[in-house]
Amino acid sequence: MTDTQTGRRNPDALVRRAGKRADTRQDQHFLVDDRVLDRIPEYAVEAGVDLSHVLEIGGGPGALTDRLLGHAEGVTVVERDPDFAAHLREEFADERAADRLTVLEGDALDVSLPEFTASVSNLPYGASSEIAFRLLPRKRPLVLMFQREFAERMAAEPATDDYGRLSVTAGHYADVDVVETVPKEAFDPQPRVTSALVRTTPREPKYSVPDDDFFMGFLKGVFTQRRKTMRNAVRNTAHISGLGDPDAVVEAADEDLMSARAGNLAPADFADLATLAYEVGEPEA
Ligand SMILES: C[S@@+](CC[C@H](N)C(=O)[O-])C[C@H]1O[C@@H](n2cnc3c(N)ncnc32)[C@H](O)[C@@H]1O
Repeated sequence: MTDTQTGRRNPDALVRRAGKRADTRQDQHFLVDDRVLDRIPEYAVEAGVDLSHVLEIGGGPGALTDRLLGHAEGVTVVERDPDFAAHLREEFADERAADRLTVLEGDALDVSLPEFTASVSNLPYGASSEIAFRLLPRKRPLVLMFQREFAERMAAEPATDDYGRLSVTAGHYADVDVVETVPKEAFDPQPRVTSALVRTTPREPKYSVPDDDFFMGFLKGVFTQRRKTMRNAVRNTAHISGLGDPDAVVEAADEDLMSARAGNLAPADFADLATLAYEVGEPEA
């Protein structure tokens, strides 16, 4: 049932029709502010993003899904809660019949994600990292709602407290903009934290890496021991980065890079080191 003036479904009415209390342990904080809901897809439109097939992770009662259907030819929504998945199927039965909406019931970390031209989502914050690391290597534009501190880490520069694996990965695949801070009042139930919307614009990585999966594993390893020198971090975390011969990497690498800590190296340094590690460190096949 749409509001006759705006042609959009009312977010509070969607929550009522879903007929279910939000479970905050499942990150169920629903957007109920119409102005914020309208702006989210606009951030993609103003950047010229191809919205022909949008992936939404965490559909909930469907207020953002409804806005996305106003812009996209097709939307695939992934929702883990079976009650909300059933509600989305029923609420958007017309769009489903017209093949414009697909509802995938399941965990966004496990389901096989379809091809998409962009992802626009108000994410479950408990799974932000895993979802970001899953989406960034797909090299598609993203407009995603995160906890504000997470968004700041994503956009952080080297040698700052916020800089880490997330910043290097995001900066490697995309330009990252924090486009809006969103107050708690925009949600029901309200989260304890302030939120922020991030838009990423993919580009060809500035620095080539031999293999995306290896690169991600290498970053995960060295940032697990971010307070140690790279020399020790490379040696101690070989089981995470998948290196059969970490000593060969330490010996072949530049002395200064090995004496530095991960938080002080630039994204280009990680790309160089990962390339070297891939060549001489006997990575697992
Ligand atoms: C913050 S709410 C957003 C709901 C809706 N898009 C909105 O903006 O109001 C997050 C949604 O993600 C769902 N969810 C939580 N963890 C999930 C996961 N691992 N995979 C898929 N959906 C998940 C929750 O059930 C909830 O509906």
